[in-house]
Amino acid sequence: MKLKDPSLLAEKSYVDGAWVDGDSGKTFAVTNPSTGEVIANMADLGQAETARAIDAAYAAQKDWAAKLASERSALMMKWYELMVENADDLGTILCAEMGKPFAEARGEILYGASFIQWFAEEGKRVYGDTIPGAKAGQRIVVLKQPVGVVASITPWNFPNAMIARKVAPALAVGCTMVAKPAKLTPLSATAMAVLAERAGIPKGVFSVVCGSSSSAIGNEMCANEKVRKLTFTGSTEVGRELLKNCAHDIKKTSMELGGNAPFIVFDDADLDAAVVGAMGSKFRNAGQTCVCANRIYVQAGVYDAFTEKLVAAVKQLNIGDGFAEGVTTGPLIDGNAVDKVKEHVADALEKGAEVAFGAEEMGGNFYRPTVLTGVTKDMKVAREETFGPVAPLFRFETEEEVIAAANDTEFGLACYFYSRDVGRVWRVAEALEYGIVGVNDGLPSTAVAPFGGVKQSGLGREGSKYGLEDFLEIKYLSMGI
Ligand SMILES: NC(=O)c1ccc[n+]([C@@H]2O[C@H](COP(=O)([O-])OP(=O)(O)OC[C@H]3O[C@@H](n4cnc5c(N)ncnc54)[C@H](O)[C@@H]3O)[C@@H](O)[C@H]2O)c1
Ligand SMILES: O=C[C@H](O)CS(=O)(=O)O
Repeated sequence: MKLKDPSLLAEKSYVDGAWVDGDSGKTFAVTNPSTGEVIANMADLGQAETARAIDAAYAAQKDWAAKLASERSALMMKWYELMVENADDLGTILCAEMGKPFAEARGEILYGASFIQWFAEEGKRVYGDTIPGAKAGQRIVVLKQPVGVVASITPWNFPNAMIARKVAPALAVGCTMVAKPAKLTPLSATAMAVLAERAGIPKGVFSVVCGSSSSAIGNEMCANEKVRKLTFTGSTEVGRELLKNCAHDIKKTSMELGGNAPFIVFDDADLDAAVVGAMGSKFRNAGQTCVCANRIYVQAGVYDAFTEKLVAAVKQLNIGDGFAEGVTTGPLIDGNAVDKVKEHVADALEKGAEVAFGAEEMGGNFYRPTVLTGVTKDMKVAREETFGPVAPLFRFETEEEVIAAANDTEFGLACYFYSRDVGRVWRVAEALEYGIVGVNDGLPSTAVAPFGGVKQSGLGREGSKYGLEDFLEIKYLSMGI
């Protein structure tokens, strides 16, 4: 891995302003999913080290909250500027540990940095209220104050942006954070800490604890009563477990969980635009995003035409090592991910689906982007998050039928539909049970909007002014005069 600034590759964790090894002295390997090459040996931290990081966050929080919002903002803006200045190196590290093509990896760095930038500003707008008294002489004032110490647990598929989306609002309002990245992709997190330290963010305000045992670190985060909020991004299964583990002291939680996004193409859609949207939503990050189109519903009158156009576009994808020139689609994260994709494709074919393109392994963690036709609701691809480059096409006849099908899932994160009929746009957008609705737009994510889901896709929102609220407590003063 060639870096302009090799110091950004940190194989230790960052705790209370110091770069530390684990107490055991052990390390765990980080590998490049494209090549299988070991790119780093990370210090392996566990429960005791996590407890120390939480103690440091607790000790630092009051002084951090006592700073003016403008002082916190200035430090965050310095951090933002450093992330942008070092975007090439941060993108290289991300591409090497996660596999997404370099251009996409660098794009994630800028996406993550946009949260730091946006909340550096928004933190200065934590407004309260005054409320007319309910009795003579009563004056009511509503304050908003930082929750306190926040623990963060994040997944491998966006190893920079998922942390940035949490640490930015937390620090902006005066919280402190201990972050646990996925063991598969810790280097992007430690690189963020290198730049946070360089930006002058005080010790203890942002710590990064990396370890091979998710539960050892996570259990401490849930058990420790100094942690007043746990913010998690990952699978619904793990989220459910963490919610249980946070019940003992009624910790605030934010949950950004799994998805099963429907992508609907009506017969009045701009088909070329719908294909562009489907390609962006489905094949971004090799299909490994929580908001990827997981089910593609096409109205009968345009089914064949859309299928033909989509296959032609999929054939243009260039699959390979993310550092290779012109590669658009990298590997899946590991062998388990490839196995899940194979299982979903085999199940669909066994139950009557047909291959319009792809459906083949390409060696290692690579899988050819695939289009399946004749897909039905009793196939695994309809009910489970594939998390890979498979586009299953379902045929439908009526608006009512497809809304029912789209909502027939325990998930409710993102959904998409393409139509140019304004009445239909309002009817369908209001009827779909999701937190995010892409209307003629396959890539809705941005720091200025409230990202999050309903049902078993999560609790809370990240980004926008709503994302700030998740790190604040409301208090009111009733003043007798
Ligand atoms: N809603 C969103 O914003 C969003 C974003 C990205 C990914 N996701 C979801 O994440 C999943 C893919 O990511 P993943 O495979 O890393 O998910 P995962 O749930 O397996 O792991 C997520 C994180 O939780 C940690 N973890 C796992 N078990 C734990 C435990 N018992 N205690 C504490 N921590 C634990 C992991 O080490 C990792 O850091 C998909 O379901 C995807 O939809 C959701
Ligand atoms: O997969 C998780 C991310 O939240 C996807 S996005 O880049 O925020 O759309």
